[in-house]
Amino acid sequence: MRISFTKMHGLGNDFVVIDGQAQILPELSPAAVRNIADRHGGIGCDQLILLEASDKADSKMRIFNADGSEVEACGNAARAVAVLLGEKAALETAGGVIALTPAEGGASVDMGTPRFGWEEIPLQMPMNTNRMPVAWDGLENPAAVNVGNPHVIFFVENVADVPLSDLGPQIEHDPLFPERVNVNVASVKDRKTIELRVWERGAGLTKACGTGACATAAAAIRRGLTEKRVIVHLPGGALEIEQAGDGRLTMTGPATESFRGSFEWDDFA
Ligand SMILES: N[C@H](CCC[C@H](N)C(=O)O)C(=O)O
Repeated sequence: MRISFTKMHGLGNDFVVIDGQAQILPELSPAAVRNIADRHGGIGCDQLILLEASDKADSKMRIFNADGSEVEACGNAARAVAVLLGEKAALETAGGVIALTPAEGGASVDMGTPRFGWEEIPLQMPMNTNRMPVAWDGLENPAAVNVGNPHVIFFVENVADVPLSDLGPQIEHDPLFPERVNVNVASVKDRKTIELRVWERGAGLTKACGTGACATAAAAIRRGLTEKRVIVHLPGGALEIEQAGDGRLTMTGPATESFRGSFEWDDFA
């Protein structure tokens, strides 16, 4: 069975997008996702995105990390789907319904309201999520935020000095995070500017992480480090995050279609 897909990216965080509304897709096993996402022999992507019908919104977006895990949110992919749909839309995700508004060369996404309760992250035990009393090899006192998916944010002087490929997996898999965690290291340059690098749960170092930018901005605003509208600079480019008076976060940035293709399902199943 041939499956059509669209290869897309948001600031270099790349996706294989499959429209399950336009074609019948067999159930996606974690192994099939890993094979498709594999950059050596597969199509290659950070996340596989499956669009399905929804009875709560215009469409449903299912998000699978390269390791095969299905997760709740993906900010960069939300912008990519907005470009693909080409019109305003509500998108059901496991992390809640988000609102897409296509813009020139990308999109704005209402990512909803960040959650800060220790059990909402979730953490394994009660803890102050604004400044957690924990440390890993010099990375200390992070914040934790859930923006549909779980994030831990370390504010540091210089993000380039952090050995994130070593510390990222250690922190991602620490038992303090029962559902694992996306690991963000951020440097606040001024009250409107953050530099960010992310070790993503289930995908590793990526060129950009939309939910990471949202979570980091929410944590910085909560600590009083920045204004409510910040530019977050990631290795792949910049995103604008704004928090409204009601607490909702809006993320604005580019998204690009790379190419369209198809593959034989049995080659990856
Ligand atoms: N790795 C994330 C999912 C993808 C998030 C990222 N690619 C984004 O743009 O938000 C997680 O396991 O929660």
